Amino acid sequence: MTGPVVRLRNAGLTYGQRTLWDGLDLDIKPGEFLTVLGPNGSGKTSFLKVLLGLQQLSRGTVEINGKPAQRGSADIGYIPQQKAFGPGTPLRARDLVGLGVDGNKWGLRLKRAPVRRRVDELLEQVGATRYANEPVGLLSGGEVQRLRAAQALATDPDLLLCDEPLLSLDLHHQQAISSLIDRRCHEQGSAVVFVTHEINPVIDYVDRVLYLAGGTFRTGTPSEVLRSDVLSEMYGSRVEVLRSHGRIVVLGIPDATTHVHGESEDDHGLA
Ligand SMILES: Nc1ncnc2c1ncn2[C@@H]1O[C@H](COP(=O)(O)OP(=O)(O)OP(=O)(O)O)[C@@H](O)[C@H]1O
Repeated sequence: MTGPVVRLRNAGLTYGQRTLWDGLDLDIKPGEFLTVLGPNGSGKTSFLKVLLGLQQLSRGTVEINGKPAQRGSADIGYIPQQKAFGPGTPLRARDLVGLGVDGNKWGLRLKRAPVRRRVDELLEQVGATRYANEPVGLLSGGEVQRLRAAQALATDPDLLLCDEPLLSLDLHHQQAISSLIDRRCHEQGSAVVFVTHEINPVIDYVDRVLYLAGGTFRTGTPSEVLRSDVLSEMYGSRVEVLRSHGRIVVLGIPDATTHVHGESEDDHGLA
């Protein structure tokens, strides 16, 4: 039997006086899609940084494929939170994707033709063929975001980390990228950790939720976690999870963040 891709034991992260989360025990298996939800500043990006080996835990342990998390792991693909390139960046769209294909094969670069074919295939999958030869500094935010997704998928990673990967994508490309990530997860067996403020575009793909808020966390299926009683307890004030036209609307979150979730409690018999 294969072990978990990610294993956290009694994991905690504290910055100064502020504990973001603590006592987190979590296994993420191959082919599992975990969504990380929570308000601004709750520690979602920090959680990804821990998995990337860029942030030390304050307590506990984190393992990726049975080894302590470390920087530059070839097992991990990462779609970072959106970053723009300067207008003069001397890199074409296809070069950025190509870095994902052979950029970490120290001195052992793949032959040019196979790399080109793989890059073309990835560009097509994210709908970026049209601008393959454009300098990245001239592309829109959404166009760059699609290249970042292609680059992260290039290595067939065991673990795919996605930090708000659908930001600035139109609906069509949100669906294209999220279903690409879903196929990588559920057909090819990558574990996916997907940080988002809006679960709606991926609700059909999510196996489990990690909800961070108020220095604490909850894990479970969407129907176990996205409930009035659970969120009210986490936020320490009354939060309403309402059903409306088959969607869940979360109201009353203290920092005025309102999540719209695309799943009905009815669908899970929680009414
Ligand atoms: N290296 C650090 N040292 C001290 N504090 C930090 C550090 N990194 C992040 N923080 C703080 O920890 C909190 C969590 O940050 P993080 O970026 O993980 O939140 P987030 O949930 O991803 O937020 P958002 O939804 O706004 O992207 C923030 O208040 C941030 O300022």
